[in-house]
Formats: sequence, C-alpha cells, structure tokens
Amino acid sequence: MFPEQNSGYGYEDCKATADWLLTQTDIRPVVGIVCGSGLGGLADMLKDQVVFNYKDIPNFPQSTVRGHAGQLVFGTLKGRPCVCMQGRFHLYEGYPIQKITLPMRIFKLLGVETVMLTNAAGGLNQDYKVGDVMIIKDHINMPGFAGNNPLAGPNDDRFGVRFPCMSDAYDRELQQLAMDVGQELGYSDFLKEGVYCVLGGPSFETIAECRMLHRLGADAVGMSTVHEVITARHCGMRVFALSLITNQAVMDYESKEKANHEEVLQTGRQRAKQLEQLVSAMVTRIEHSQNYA
Ligand SMILES: O=P(O)(O)O[C@H]1O[C@H](CO)[C@@H](O)[C@H]1O
Ligand code: HPA
Repeated sequence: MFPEQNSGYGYEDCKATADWLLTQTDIRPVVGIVCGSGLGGLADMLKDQVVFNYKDIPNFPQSTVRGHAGQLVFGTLKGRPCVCMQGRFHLYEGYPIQKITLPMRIFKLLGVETVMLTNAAGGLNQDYKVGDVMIIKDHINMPGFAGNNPLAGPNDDRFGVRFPCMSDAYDRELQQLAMDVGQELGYSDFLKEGVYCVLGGPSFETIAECRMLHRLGADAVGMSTVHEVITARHCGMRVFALSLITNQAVMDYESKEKANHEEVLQTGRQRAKQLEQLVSAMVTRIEHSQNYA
C-alpha cells in the first residue's frame, strides 16, 4: 500500500522531474494553479506560454477524465511567473494517492510558494445556487478517515513533518483577498465561503449520502482537491482553493434532478470568464518572496 523507495513518487523522482522542467523553460513559477473539471480555460490567461503534454514529462501521470486536457502550462500572469495544471488526477482514475498529489511536490521543487486550486462540486448547502463560487475555508477528508491519506507511508523530512497541522490548511489572508477582489469585481452575489467534502467517486452520491454530508457540516461535495491541499501544506506552500457549484446535490426523493458530468462541464464554461478574472486579480495581489510589481 505504501510507496517503496523506488516507487516513482519519492523525493529524488520529484526532483528529477522538476529539474527536467527547469531545463526546458526559463520561467520560474511562484504561483501554481490547478484547473478543475471544465475550468481548463484558466490556463489560457497565461502569457508567453511554454506548454508540456503530461505524456512528455518524466514521472507524470496522464489525465483520463473529459474536461481535463492533460497539459502543464508555464507562463506569466500580469508579470507573475505561474505554472498551471490543465487537468488533475483523481483517486477514481485508479492512481495511487501519492501519484495524484505528485504534482504538488513538483510545484514545490519548481519554487512555487502559493497554490490555487479550483474544482467543480455539488452544492449541499441549501442556500447555494448553480454557478455560485465557494471559497473553501475547510475540508472533510472522507477517504482519509479510512486511512487513504497522501502522506501515509514513510515520511520524507525534506518535504515536511510527519504530523502536519491542517487547522490552518486554507490561508485566511487569501480567503479575505478573494472576498475583497470578488467584491471589487461585482461578484458578491455568487461568492460564498464553505466546507468542501471529498469522496472517492466516481459514482455520484446517493440522496442519503448527500443528506448525511450536509448534516456533518459539508457545504459542497466533490472528488478532488483535498489530497492536493494536504500535500501542498505538508511541504509548506500557501493554499487557496475554490469550488464552482456546478450542480445541486440531490437531497430529496421527489427531485427529478440527476447529477451528471455534462452539467458539470457546462456550468464550468458559463462561469469561466468570471473565475479567470477572480484568479488573475488575486495573483497580482499575492505577495511573494520576490517582488514582481
Ligand atoms: O474536482 P474536479 O477535478 O473539478 O472534478 C469534479 O468533477 C467530476 C465529476 O463531474 C469529478 O472528478 C469531480 O471531482
Ligand atoms: N458530487 C461529487 N463530485 C462532483 C459533483 C457532485 O455533485 N459535482 C461536481 N463534482
């Protein structure tokens, strides 16, 4: 179950991949962006792009899900050097959890200081509407309850400590920045803050499961992000994450609604421009160790 030393996920493997990427481009990213289902257009914001197909990057997994293009895009956003994953990996694709999160460690070794993760999620909170954007303030890691945590197995201290704290996983300043920027852009009507719950997928939730998750304190449900957040925090990167509410989770036996990936992708396309504006305005205002003003 746990990665062996030569598993392809260890420090040396991540370092080899990061070093290889650094020989292919002069861009030294300080921000790493992960595009959720149907949100790959975020990568199109980057200028002076250098694009790698995942299949050409040593050690990198391949995207298998529609709406996840499978490209790593380097570029600049209003002068800030960034790297963007146009396509992420999910547990249900069959990858070991350490492989899903490998890009976070590669981000770290590329010099990334802040990770911005996006996802598509089902709304459990009855006040949420399709198209709302939920700034994630906390998470519930359901697979983690069963021992499925990306940090399980031998700890490599070069990345981080054995028992990382998660009560501060989502950077509060960045949450406030998102709220401020959202307000300035006129997005307050559809900006929310809430708790994201990850499940293994790929089947969508039953009605009883949605009701249970809501009672447990989750505002939105999805199949990603949390593993990346844990790995990113373990190695000391700041984390901001948001969910686009692409569908209402079905909570009622009378409902005719059925969760489906088409609706997820469609909502992503409809909110794409506003999400790009929000993320790019935030990127210009995040402080980093180097000054790019
Ligand atoms: O979390 P992202 O990658 O946005 O994708 C979400 O959309 C897919 C379901 O439509 C699932 O993979 C779910 O996790
Ligand atoms: N459930 C789980 N994952 C999702 C959903 C959902 O309703 N919508 C988008 N990703």
